[in-house]
Amino acid sequence: MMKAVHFGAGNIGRGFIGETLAANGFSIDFVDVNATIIDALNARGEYDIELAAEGQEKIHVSNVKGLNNKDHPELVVAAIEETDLVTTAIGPKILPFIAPLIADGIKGRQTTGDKAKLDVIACENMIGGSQFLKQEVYKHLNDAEQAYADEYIGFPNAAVDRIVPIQHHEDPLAVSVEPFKEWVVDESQMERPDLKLTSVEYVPDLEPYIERKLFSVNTGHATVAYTGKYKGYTTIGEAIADPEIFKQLEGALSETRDLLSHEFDFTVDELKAYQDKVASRFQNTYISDDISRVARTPIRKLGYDERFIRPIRSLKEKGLDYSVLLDTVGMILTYDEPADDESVKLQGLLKEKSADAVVREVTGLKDDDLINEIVAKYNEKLAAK
Ligand SMILES: NC(=O)C1=CN([C@@H]2O[C@H](COP(=O)(O)OP(=O)(O)OC[C@H]3O[C@@H](n4cnc5c(N)ncnc54)[C@H](O)[C@@H]3O)[C@@H](O)[C@H]2O)C=CC1
Ligand SMILES: O=P(O)(O)OC[C@H]1O[C@](O)(CO)[C@@H](O)[C@@H]1O
Repeated sequence: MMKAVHFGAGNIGRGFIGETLAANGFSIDFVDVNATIIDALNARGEYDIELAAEGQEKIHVSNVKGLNNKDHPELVVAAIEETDLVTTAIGPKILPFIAPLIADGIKGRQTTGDKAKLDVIACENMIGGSQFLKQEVYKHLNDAEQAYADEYIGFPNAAVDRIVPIQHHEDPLAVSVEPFKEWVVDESQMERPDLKLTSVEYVPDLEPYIERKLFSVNTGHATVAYTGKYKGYTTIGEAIADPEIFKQLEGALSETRDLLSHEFDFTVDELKAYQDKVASRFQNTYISDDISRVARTPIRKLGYDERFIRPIRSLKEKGLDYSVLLDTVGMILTYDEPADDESVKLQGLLKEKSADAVVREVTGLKDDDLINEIVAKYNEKLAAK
């Protein structure tokens, strides 16, 4: 049986990556700091995924165990030494914290003279996630170890798409997911192109796929979430049923569609069909998704290469319309959610400093005109709230 080590036994880890690895005949060592989940994985060695659609079909995942990296990092390193594949779905900000474990696993493989190649795939909502993880791992390797990794360890970028909301079940392992799923991997960055998973798509260049996904699913979902919060809603379902918010979603997607059709080979019609499907996925009544999940970590989401600022920059450069995205950024800056540390930090910064200084800091923008536009939009939204 092939072996996989997967970091992050959370929603996407159990609800998507776990399903795919198990269906391809892998045993899975899930690595997490959540003792309840790890203990349950070890006690049972299996769990169920439920499809959030009529019939609520169940998918059974077996041959799994849990490794607690807080209590037993040495077991994680040992598992990496023996594994055929490493994947992560842990959140972009956590990648630097697991990098030392992956580095130690690579060192162990080198020490035993292991010539087996290995791919490490970060499945995060992030452009260049695996290559970012590679940089973090290489910080913990000396020159000889890096030379070994250059030859034997691949870090292919990937895009994963499946909506998995926060779970509310008695069973800590149960996970309800939308039926739609898409996992795309950059084949050109793989060290083991022979190890291909059924149902995963391998492409020579990931950029069009990750940008189409991030600037449709993630820009769109976040638009519904922040506009919804601004209008006082709590769930995505409530927000998207409001015609004004649906119009905001359509406006945002129309702008990113324009960008994607200029940047890549997709036709406008293809993109429209893709984005209509995305909008219908947000309307799935079998899923109950909180705005606070989709809007989580607003400082990250306002980042330079993230789902709003990146398309706005590119649209501006091309002289194309970005007014709806800008309007939404104005609302993101008003996002006030006491349970979200980044929201608390953002609102604190806006109290301490000028809006101009905060926008510069969180977006990384240097374009004075664009910064002024964002600040004006923020002031307008604040006044109208
Ligand atoms: N939920 C979704 O619909 C989708 C999520 N993603 C991406 O997948 C990643 C994970 O998201 P979710 O599964 O939703 O989050 P989640 O919060 O359900 O899962 C993350 C898991 O990582 C664990 N974790 C946190 N810090 C850790 C550490 N230092 N060491 C080991 N484990 C640690 C947590 O305990 C948790 O179980 C994110 O990058 C997200 O953007 C991508 C596509 C869809
Ligand atoms: O995980 P992030 O980057 O905070 O964003 C949440 C996003 O993840 C998804 O669940 C799947 O990509 C989207 O529905 C949502 O926009």
